[in-house]
Amino acid sequence: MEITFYKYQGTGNDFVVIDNRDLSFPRENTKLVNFLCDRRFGIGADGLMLLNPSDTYDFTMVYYNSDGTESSMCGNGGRCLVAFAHKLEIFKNETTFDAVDGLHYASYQDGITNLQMIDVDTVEVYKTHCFLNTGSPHHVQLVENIGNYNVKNNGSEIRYGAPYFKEGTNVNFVESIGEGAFRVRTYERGVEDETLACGTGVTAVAIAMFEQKQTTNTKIPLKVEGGELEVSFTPTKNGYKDVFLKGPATFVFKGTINYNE
Ligand SMILES: N[C@H](CCC[C@H](N)C(=O)O)C(=O)O
Repeated sequence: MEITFYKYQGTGNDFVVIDNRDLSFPRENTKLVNFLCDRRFGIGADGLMLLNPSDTYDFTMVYYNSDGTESSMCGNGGRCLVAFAHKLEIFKNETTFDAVDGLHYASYQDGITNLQMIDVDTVEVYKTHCFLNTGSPHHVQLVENIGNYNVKNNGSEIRYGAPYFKEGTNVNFVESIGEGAFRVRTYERGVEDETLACGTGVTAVAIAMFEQKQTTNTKIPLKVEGGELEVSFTPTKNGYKDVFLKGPATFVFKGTINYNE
């Protein structure tokens, strides 16, 4: 089977993207997705997105982690898929698409996608960390000297440990870098490693920092290993709405790859 794909990256979180408006991609084929994401035997990526058709909206987003399993919402993936839909001329400036966690509005201009995320109505605050869902589950923990922090070992321990166990969570380590800005490093579930950025992760960090009064800003710059992202939101009496994740989404290359089962 020959597959045509597009490679995208959003602040270093990278994806294989497939135009699947003809629904020809074998959606249940975990082995195929894992092969396509393999950095040695395949194309290499943190995840894979299908751009599927929609009867009502501009398109439907299907997201897989690099382990081949379909997963919850991917913020950087969503930003890249919007850039891809723009490249396919599916929309001009603004779009609305359907994803696993519901509808998303987004705007795209000059390589920057501004993606609306789901509202957040619950932030669990503990002594050591926060837990919240921004379309994917996120554990958020303040650390010191984040540049030397062992994200993979500590992240994996939390991801597989109590109370998350097999279903797991994504794990975000964060340090304040002054004036309401934060540096974030993330261990991603389903990649089972640190990624250079995590969109739903920085969204969770921004809201958790506001919730824990680490900042009073509602538009927060976040430094990630792969660049800079911005999260904005409106606090309400029962959570957070108008949540947006903004940053670069870049087309890297187009290609074809052969796959023999
Ligand atoms: N690994 C996440 C999904 C992708 C999240 C991340 N790539 C993002 O940009 O939000 C999970 O299984 O919950």
